[in-house]
Amino acid sequence: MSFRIQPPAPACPNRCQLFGPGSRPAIFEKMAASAADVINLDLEDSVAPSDKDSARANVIKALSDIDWGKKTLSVRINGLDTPYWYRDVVDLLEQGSERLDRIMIPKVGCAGDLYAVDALVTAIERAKGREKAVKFEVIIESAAGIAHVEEIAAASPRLEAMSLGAADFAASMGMATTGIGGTQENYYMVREGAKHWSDPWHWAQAAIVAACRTHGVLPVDGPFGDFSDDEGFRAQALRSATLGMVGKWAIHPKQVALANEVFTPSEAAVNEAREILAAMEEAKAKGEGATVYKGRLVDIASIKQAEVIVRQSEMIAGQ
Ligand SMILES: CC(C)(COP(=O)(O)OP(=O)(O)OC[C@H]1O[C@@H](n2cnc3c(N)ncnc32)[C@H](O)[C@@H]1OP(=O)(O)O)[C@@H](O)C(=O)NCCC(=O)NCCSC(=O)C[C@H](O)C(=O)O
Ligand SMILES: [Mg+2]
Repeated sequence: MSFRIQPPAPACPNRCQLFGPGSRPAIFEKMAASAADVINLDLEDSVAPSDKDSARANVIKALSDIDWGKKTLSVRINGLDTPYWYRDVVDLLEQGSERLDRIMIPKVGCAGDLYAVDALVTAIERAKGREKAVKFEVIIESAAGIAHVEEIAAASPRLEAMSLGAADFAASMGMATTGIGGTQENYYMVREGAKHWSDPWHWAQAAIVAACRTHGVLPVDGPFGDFSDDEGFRAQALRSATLGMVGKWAIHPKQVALANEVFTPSEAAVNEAREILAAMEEAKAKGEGATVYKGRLVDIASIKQAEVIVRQSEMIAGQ
């Protein structure tokens, strides 16, 4: 047990992050009108190299031209292994409005990646007299990223959220799949002749959640590529929520409602959490640290578990 108190993650709703290519400005208004908590305008892998400059210009214009309401507005820059990323940062911060909330840094491999972007962002913010400090979010989507996940989570006070990027992660790890998230046909065990599928993303998600919770960062599940498979998306999202993740990406508008549904605590879950808190209040009044709720043990740790659900629900209701 450490004497250090686990820092809270930022108290902002992050149930769904809706992505759209910066090269497709026709969908920006639709993204703004969606029910996603976070909008990610992409300059990276959904934008062809020939469109990088025009996509950047579209995004800079959209920061001020479009009413994004209360959404968190994030722009995914290009990776640090490309010739584009510094221009993304310089132009966004020199020409873009202060409506920009976050920069998403893809393919981070070590803490130094955040240090480099932080140094550039800090210099431009000072030079331009920008009043609002831009926050960061990162994608863990490489072998190096997952190997250094804890130092990355601790790397910058600007860091708010960390996502698993299943597609690049699978490629970097040499995984034998072209699927983006979800059940993988060949990842099964056999018992008495029947196949039982396991979850190849589980260990990486758990490592991300642990690193994030240690350093007060929001852990987020990334894309689910097959947007015609609602049940597959829901199952993946439910597993992520059970592990402690707070939200999931949508790469198509139809995935927004699914993510919001899974990452909003249900009325039944909130009621049960409140009943557990009440049962523990009664127990404490009697000088007891544990009691029985619906035939099962609840104790002081149950208070913390119940508080997670109640806090999440209150934060979403208060947005
Ligand atoms: C996947 C898409 C290319 C599909 O686009 P489209 O063919 O237009 O879809 P539909 O015809 O079904 O669209 C229905 C209506 O919805 C609008 N639309 C489409 N996409 C979006 C969107 N992202 N946000 C808001 N609205 C959207 C259409 O205009 C239609 O509207 P209407 O005509 O009025 O009915 C497309 O959805 C898309 O580009 N998605 C995002 C792709 C993206 O950003 N990818 C990057 C993130 S994933 C990734 O990078 C992998 C990760 O890094 C990793 O390594 O794992
Ligand atoms: Mg990627």
